[in-house]
Amino acid sequence: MLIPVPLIPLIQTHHPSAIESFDRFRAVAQGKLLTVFLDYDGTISDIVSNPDKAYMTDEMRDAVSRVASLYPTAIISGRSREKVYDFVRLPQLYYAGSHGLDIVGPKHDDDEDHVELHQPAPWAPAVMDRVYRWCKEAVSDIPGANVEHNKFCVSVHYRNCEQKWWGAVQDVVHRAVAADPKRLKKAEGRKVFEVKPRVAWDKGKALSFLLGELDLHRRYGYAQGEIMSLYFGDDHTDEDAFHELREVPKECGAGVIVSTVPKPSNARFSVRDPGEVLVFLNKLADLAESGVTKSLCTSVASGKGRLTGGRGEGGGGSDSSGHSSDPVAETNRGRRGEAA
Ligand SMILES: O=P(O)(O)OC[C@H]1O[C@H](O[C@H]2O[C@H](CO)[C@@H](O)[C@H](O)[C@H]2O)[C@H](O)[C@@H](O)[C@@H]1O
Repeated sequence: MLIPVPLIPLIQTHHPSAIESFDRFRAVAQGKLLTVFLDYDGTISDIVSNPDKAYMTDEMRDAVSRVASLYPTAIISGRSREKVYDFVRLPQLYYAGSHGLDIVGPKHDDDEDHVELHQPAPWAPAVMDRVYRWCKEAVSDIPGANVEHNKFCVSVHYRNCEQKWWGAVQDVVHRAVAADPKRLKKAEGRKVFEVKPRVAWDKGKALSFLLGELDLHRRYGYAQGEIMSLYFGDDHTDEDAFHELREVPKECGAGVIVSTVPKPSNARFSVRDPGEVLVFLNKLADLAESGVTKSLCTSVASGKGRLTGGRGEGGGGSDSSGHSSDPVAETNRGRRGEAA
């Protein structure tokens, strides 16, 4: 009997729980430096009906802060990065707002400005101003619809609409894109349609850009196999980042999907909700603190790479070529055009 060969690649639907398979995860992560990428809505904050009130808990902020003190950490969100920063308020992180279209580096204190690292569609904010105004007017007679300006893209929400209006909301977004199809495209999220610039850029590309920016090879001497990147996300747009991590050997990268139900995804692990993200983040921090994984401090203190001195030894050391051992300081200095 012939066994039919599937014509389309099979996409995984069931993902082992990151928490239940933690022993397996620990074995793979042992001796590596982790890099941690986090989506915001639905991942480190609960989904709520009013997007302006999607606050993260203090407990979650503490966990993210703890992780960021040990591993390079970034937030990659569909929101404008100013808005997501207002929610997260942790200056030591990298932020990629508007689905990765606006990437900034960490800052040493809250008074400093973020250092811009990459904006692949610099023309988009002016176009989105127009799109925002047009969409706002166009949904004004759709009960419950709400338009959000995310600087490099615009979100049109229908979470608070009765189902009979969902098609009308989608139609507004179709018309907005149809008015400028060479420059605009439509995307979808959780009860939201989005207008985005038509550029070949997404959260996966933002993740790769940030890994390049971190340059852990030059800063600490890590080879590719000594780094493991993790991306946590709950939505369609996070699939681009999960897919990016499928391109690296599985012991070097994994997506973690946040979902209460099994669904097709390029992630390798799952957690059920932001509550489980919190538990997992704290477990990641425990791994570094107990010496199972490398951390930003131990990377320097162990003499890994060419660097000496650093945060673990009072901070701010530099190697013989003048490279700082502090990625935050060095990124900021580099972007300001200052000598290292
Ligand atoms: O990439 P993310 O950080 O997940 O951002 C994606 C969108 O998230 C927000 O909308 C979602 O969360 C809202 C608050 O919980 C919820 O009301 C909405 O239905 C969800 O789609 C945000 O408001 C959007 O701008 C982001 O694009």
